[in-house]
Amino acid sequence: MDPFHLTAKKVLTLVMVMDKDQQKILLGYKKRGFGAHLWNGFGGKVEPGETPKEGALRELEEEAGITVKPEKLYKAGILLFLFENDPVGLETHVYKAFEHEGQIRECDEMRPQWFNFADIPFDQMWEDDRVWLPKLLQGQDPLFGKMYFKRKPLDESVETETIAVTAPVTPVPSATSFPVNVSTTMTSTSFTTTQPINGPFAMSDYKFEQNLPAVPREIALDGTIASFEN
Ligand SMILES: Nc1nc2c([nH]c(=O)n2[C@H]2C[C@H](O)[C@@H](COP(=O)(O)OP(=O)(O)OP(=O)(O)O)O2)c(=O)[nH]1
Repeated sequence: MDPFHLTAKKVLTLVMVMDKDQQKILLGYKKRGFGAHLWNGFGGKVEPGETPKEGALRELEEEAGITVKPEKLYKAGILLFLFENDPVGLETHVYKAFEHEGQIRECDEMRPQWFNFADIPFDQMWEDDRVWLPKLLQGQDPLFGKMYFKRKPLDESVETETIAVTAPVTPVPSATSFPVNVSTTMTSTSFTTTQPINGPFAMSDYKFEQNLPAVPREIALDGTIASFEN
């Protein structure tokens, strides 16, 4: 069985706001949820009844506090993220904008910050970004790509940030069947645990559609390309 066989897709959005004159890009530090502790553009799930573009504009406002006129939000491509042994792919509609309205503000999910094109923190971003974001910055879009992520071996996925969990923990009676190291940890009033920064996956491959279609297209479940609205 193909470990990257998909039976369903989630439709997501991702908005990259740029300042061409200053050669800067607005990224947000994701404080929680999927992709936590990584810098990224703004976006999320498209809600029922929304077009991807509407979803992109909504998420941009929710996460960065700014709006973009719909006609000034340009489709920059579609990236399909596939995870080993996960039958649900993430079809991410990528947009770009060069002007915005409103005041950029932090929310409980994202901390926005401008970065020079030359100082993009790729080592604190999704691994695939270093492949496609430079293309976007150089105007080589629209981009239609598939990014394949394999599960990391366990020992690698633990090289991470340490998060202190300060809540008191109820001591475990010594007569339980817990392994010794676990019961030892749990008798203290606090303990530390580790959480992967890049998650348990590592990018293993990527493919771009070479012959770019004249109009934006959608990547179907079987990998074929079909047309879609913007
Ligand atoms: N740059 C980049 N972005 C990615 C990758 N994979 C991936 O899902 N994203 C983006 C697409 C979305 O903007 C976001 C994930 O969407 P999400 O639905 O989990 O976001 P969220 O936590 O904000 O949830 P919500 O607001 O929709 O409830 O991360 C990737 O490999 N690179």
